[in-house]
Amino acid sequence: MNNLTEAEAANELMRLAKAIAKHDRLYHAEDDPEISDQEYDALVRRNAELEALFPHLIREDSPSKKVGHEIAASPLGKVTHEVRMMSLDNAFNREEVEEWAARIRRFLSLDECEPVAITAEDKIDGLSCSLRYENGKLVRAATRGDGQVGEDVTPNVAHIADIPQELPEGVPEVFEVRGEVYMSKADFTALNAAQEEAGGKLFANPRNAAAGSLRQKDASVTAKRPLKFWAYGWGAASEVPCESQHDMMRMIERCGFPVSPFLTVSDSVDAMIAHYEEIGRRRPDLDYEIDGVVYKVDRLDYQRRLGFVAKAPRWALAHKFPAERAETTLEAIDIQVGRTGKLTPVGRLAPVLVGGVTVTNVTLHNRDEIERLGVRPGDRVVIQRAGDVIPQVVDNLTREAQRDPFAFPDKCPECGSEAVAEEGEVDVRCTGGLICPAQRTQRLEHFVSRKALDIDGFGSKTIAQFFALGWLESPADIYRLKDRRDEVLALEGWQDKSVDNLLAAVENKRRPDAARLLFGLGIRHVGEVTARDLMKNVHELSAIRSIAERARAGDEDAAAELTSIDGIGPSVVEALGDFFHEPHNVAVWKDLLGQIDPPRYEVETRDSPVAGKTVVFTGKLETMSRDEAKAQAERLGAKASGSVSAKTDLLVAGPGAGSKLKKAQELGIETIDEAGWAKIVAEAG
Ligand SMILES: NC(=O)c1ccc[n+]([C@@H]2O[C@H](COP(=O)([O-])OP(=O)(O)OC[C@H]3O[C@@H](n4cnc5c(N)ncnc54)[C@H](O)[C@@H]3O)[C@@H](O)[C@H]2O)c1
Ligand SMILES: [Zn+2]
Repeated sequence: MNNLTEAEAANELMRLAKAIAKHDRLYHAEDDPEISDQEYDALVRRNAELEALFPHLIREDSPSKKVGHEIAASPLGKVTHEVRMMSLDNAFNREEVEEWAARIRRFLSLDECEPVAITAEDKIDGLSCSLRYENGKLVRAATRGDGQVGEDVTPNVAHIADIPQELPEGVPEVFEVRGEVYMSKADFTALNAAQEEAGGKLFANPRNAAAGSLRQKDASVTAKRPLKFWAYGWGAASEVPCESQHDMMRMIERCGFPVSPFLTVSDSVDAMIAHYEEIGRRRPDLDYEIDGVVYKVDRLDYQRRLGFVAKAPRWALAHKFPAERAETTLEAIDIQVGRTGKLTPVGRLAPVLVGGVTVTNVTLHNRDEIERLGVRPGDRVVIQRAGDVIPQVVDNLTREAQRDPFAFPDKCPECGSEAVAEEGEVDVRCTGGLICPAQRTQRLEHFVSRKALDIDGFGSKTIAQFFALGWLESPADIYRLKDRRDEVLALEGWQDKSVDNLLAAVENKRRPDAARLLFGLGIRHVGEVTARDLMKNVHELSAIRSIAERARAGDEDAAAELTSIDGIGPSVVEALGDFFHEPHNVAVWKDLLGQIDPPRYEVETRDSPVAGKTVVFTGKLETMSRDEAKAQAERLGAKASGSVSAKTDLLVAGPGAGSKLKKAQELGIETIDEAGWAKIVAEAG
């Protein structure tokens, strides 16, 4: 997003303003939304992000300045609010709540230790309504409208039992009580059932049902709808007789208004979050819908000082429950080709806020999954994202019996080779092997990756660029890059130092670890562990090919030599055989072996001084990566562990070692530095 040009940003802001205004109208004025709240929230977040990056592009008609929707077209009478009705800023996680609390302290210049009391109550999902009492009598009820001008619903609220027509003695002469008109879940279900029976309009949710029921021209329709009300604040008041939000709410409660049963005051973010979580746990059992918790600064003098931003008070925050499921549109299905040639379908979504983050892509896994869900571009789908789990499509809402299913490609979209699923396999793979550019660049990326050869300085961009220039056809070409030093240097973004670093990193791997190299070739079924198991037993990298070829040709001894290795099964033998059967691969292999000279792979279990011991690495290692150090330990027959305990035999501590070093010292565990470790490795051969 940061590399968006100004023109692109302005354009997108324009489109967002249009789209958001349209959905505001559908939702607020027509009670008939077209997209889910989570899709709407994703649009609003995107707008806010862009406005933060390009403050000078904020539009006159920016959605961030507007509350609700203007009611020009409403058949109801208009009421100008004496005190504006606002929206609320929202947060979706603890960090955002902490940020808000910190902002308040900064704004009020309070020091760290001074507590700020904050009220918390559940955020009920209905529509706001302002009730104006003069001399204790209800004179006007109004919806929020656009915040300045709302709709007159005075006759409509006459039938809502929670709204008193008269207040007790002693209330301010002019007093506007504000709160939410809502419908319980049970009443909503019953209403929709009755509507269905009568062939009437169905409501999307209790919130829309409450709004649609209240905003009726004919108040006798409202009278038949089971509406409820509870108060959360006030508007114009000829006098504010208390000094805190909480005391005011208790006074409003004494006037006969229901208020949130969860209303509390706390003075730390921890206590607020605990309360939020408690409300979240009770949420499924409540008979009304809530979508979060509202925090408000309790002291009214602080509220007055804090005031308002564009459309919401600075002193209040809605901490929403991030929806773990949300509805959105599947706009397209793209096919990606992976390193092993696997074709993975990726769903492109209309952005949607799920689990507090905006989701735009979702994996559809494979051809079978698409078939199971019956999805096609254009369908409405339900996305789930719980915790850190990657987002999933869990349901398709557009299932029509009569239509052709999505046609999964039978050609690789990258190279046009045939794409097939092996017998009994769900994955469809490109058969283009080493001619498929997608597979080739990703194989190269894998080859240099941390767990394989671990060559620093090769990002995917560099690989793609060198590949496009024809410099990196296969892994062996990496070792020939030294002949292109001047050409690399001539590319934009490269300096003497960066080129030399890259070339040095390559040279450093002329005698690579054979198991890592084998893993780096990306042969099917040959993962990290399998590669090591193979090399531990075969020892010489070059011998792998001849054994695999003999096994494939039917030599049972050769096959047995491999399958007798613990952890190696027939599928590995078959995959190795297939790999070396492909002339392309053999050429790549020979070429590569011509460039490198991996030492014989030995696991010294007897002679190594650390065999059978548990080693922990901590602090910064300067000549090797943590992964490499662990691999060395394993080769020497030691176990590398991540934490220090009484079972630890040896601690290797680099600069910056902290708690692990301290603990090892307390436990009297032998501790050496990186040089000491390098000596052990060198002596063990
Ligand atoms: N699906 C759509 O097309 C669509 C379109 C527009 C809006 N929306 C939904 O409406 C939301 C925006 O509406 P909004 O601007 O009214 O914001 P909001 O509903 O997130 O928050 C403000 C409102 O919360 C209510 N509220 C409930 N409990 C409260 C309490 N304790 N204290 C204060 N206020 C309390 C009030 O009515 C107040 O006006 C969006 O986040 C989205 O979920 C959806
Ligand atoms: Zn291909």
